[in-house]
Amino acid sequence: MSVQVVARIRPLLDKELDKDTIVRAEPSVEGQPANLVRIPNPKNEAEEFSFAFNSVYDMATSQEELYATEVAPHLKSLFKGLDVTIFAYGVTGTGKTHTMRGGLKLAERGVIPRLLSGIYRRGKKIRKDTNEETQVTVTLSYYEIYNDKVYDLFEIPEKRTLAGLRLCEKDGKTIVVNLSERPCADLKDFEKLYIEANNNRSTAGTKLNAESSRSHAVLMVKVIQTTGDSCLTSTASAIDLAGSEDNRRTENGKERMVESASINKSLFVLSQCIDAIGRGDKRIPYRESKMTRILSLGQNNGITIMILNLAPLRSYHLDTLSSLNVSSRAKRIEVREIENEVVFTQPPRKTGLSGTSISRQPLRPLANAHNSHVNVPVPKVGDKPMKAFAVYSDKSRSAGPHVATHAPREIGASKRPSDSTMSARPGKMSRSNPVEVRAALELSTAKIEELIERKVSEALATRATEQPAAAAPDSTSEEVKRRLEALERRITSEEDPDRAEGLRLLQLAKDHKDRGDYSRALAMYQTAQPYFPNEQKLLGKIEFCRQKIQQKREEASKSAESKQGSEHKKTVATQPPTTATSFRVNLPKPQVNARPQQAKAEPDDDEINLSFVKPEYEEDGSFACQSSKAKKTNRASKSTMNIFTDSQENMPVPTPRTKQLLDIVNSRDVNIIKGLSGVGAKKARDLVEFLDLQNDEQENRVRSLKELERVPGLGGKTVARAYDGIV
Ligand SMILES: Nc1ncnc2c1ncn2[C@@H]1O[C@H](COP(=O)(O)OP(=O)(O)OP(=O)(O)O)[C@@H](O)[C@H]1O
Repeated sequence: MSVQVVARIRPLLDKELDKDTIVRAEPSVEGQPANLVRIPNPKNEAEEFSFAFNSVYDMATSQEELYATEVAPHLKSLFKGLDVTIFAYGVTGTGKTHTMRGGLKLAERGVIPRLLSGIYRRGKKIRKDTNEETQVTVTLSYYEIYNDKVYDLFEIPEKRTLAGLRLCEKDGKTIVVNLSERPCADLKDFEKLYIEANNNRSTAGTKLNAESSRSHAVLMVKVIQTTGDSCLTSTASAIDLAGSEDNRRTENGKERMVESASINKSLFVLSQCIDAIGRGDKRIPYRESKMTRILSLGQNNGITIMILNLAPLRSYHLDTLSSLNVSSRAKRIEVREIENEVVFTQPPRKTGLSGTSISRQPLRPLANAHNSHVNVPVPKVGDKPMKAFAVYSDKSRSAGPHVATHAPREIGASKRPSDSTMSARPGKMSRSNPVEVRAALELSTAKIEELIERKVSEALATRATEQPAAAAPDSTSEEVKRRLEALERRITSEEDPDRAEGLRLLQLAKDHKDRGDYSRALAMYQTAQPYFPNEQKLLGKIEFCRQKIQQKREEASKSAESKQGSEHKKTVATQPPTTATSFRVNLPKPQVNARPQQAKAEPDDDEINLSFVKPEYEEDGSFACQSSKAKKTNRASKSTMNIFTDSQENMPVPTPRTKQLLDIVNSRDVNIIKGLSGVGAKKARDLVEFLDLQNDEQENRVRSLKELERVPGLGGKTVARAYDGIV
């Protein structure tokens, strides 16, 4: 099956009502649903281009209609074990985020919330139909690719490292290493997680879109169906790509330009991948950007739906043509509908390593083989190369619309069929056939690099999860087996995700510390502390960071003072002393001999980590990681969500300023709330959305600043700013 490409033309915004529109949706056969986009030739307005898609939605299309026709029908396949990928593509400001995420009101909800709603509904039905024999669990991962770096959106931005998260290939899929996965029991859980995570996404105002996404956002919804000891896992990925930008129109400043360059580059690579697949090239440049590597268009099995978002305006003319060209080629990419296989959770293996709970899908070859044009006829000499996209210009006088129906593009006879990907082939250098050895030697440098990189990351990924299994021979002694089990538990972290989280925080702290960012390092070490209570070396680290920060402060104030001192000297030399200057002169001088406080010797990071894991090798269970239960109490008190349950009597009488702030919040009017200092449109919308969610079960007013602070996405600082801003 090929990639499903649907186009959606957004309506005019209020400020555009007087503008000229040039994009139309039309059916190729009268009476049928629209499947053509018509747009004038910019060089000759009397001509029109037509682009054919699987369907085309005009300006009046509702969110429900788009979801019900294009996405909902694939839920069944998702539950059958097929992966589903939906991504929105288009120029900035054409409605990608609106389509994927949508607005606040129920009717405006986009594909993502509707998809989740559909998943829960179907999950419930399956549970009921099977008399609870089949259990359906849903987990979420959400990340963004910002400036070609991958960041977990479920983590606060302070936890980000410069390099972002690593990618690697495993079982033919690109995976993000160390990405967090959150269980998500119902739609309410989802709303909370999603709203909070979206606050971490990089957005900014540009001239073309007041709330432009500066990153590609990827939401992965994993659906796990467990019946007895069998388990079927499939994933729905919803991707809101950042929009391409013509910087002659955006008038972007420096920071936006850097983002824009990265966005445009990754989208350019995507179009190159689409072209290369269309041409039947051997090498598809997936690896030239993280977004294309993750999207792996044409390599990913399952169902892929591309939603092309278009603005109807003349001012977008060239941009619209360009994205029409790219996406009309994308619809010819074939994707194999291969279902994920049921995995049996087997009883622990006797040969050791019974601790592993990783359920592996069977290995499959990388899948872009199906895009090869193996059976395509060889072109005759002198044949003109076919256009790779379904666009044609039809004169305005021509009768009726045409739909371009090109034969698949033909490839040269000399090209090798691409039905075996590099990684699916046995290593060429190991073959003895001299012709093939020569062929291997003729691989381009780029190919060799790609091959090496892929092999290395595959090997690393495999080692991370499989090596202990492979390393456990039948004859392993009991002691070795026990140690291997402990090691594997540590690596897979499935038994105690809390410990993994703790170790991850330590790693982040170390990264910050290595860069000399002691404040962030301190915050991370402190966040990690509940996972390793009473761990002396960690306490030493915390103390070390504190001292470093203190030392820096002292140095900074010392240099500021000496600067002031020298400035003052100049001032004193030229002006009569004033009260202020004499006051400054009388300031206690920094002691010349007093050295800034030296930070105590810092415990070594590796030492800490080793000391954390060492007990696992020696005495099972002696490791000082706090149990999940104990920690949960701690966490719960921090992030309590039932913000409206305190009894009214306990509420302090609000001051007039507090009351005014709360009245504004409780008005639930986004326009008023966004006027609060430090809040802005996005936070205001999220707040109102959150309050609306509380409606059905709890009293729905925010009654104190403390309650307000607990609303996801706000926090103490924002509330303090809003409060300060009230006159
Ligand atoms: N179908 C629609 N109905 C109503 N309003 C829409 C629709 N599509 C887009 N809009 C509005 O158009 C504006 C731009 O949309 P949006 O932010 O979704 O664009 P985008 O393609 O995601 O832009 P960027 O790539 O810069 O993030 C928003 O104000 C949005 O509400």
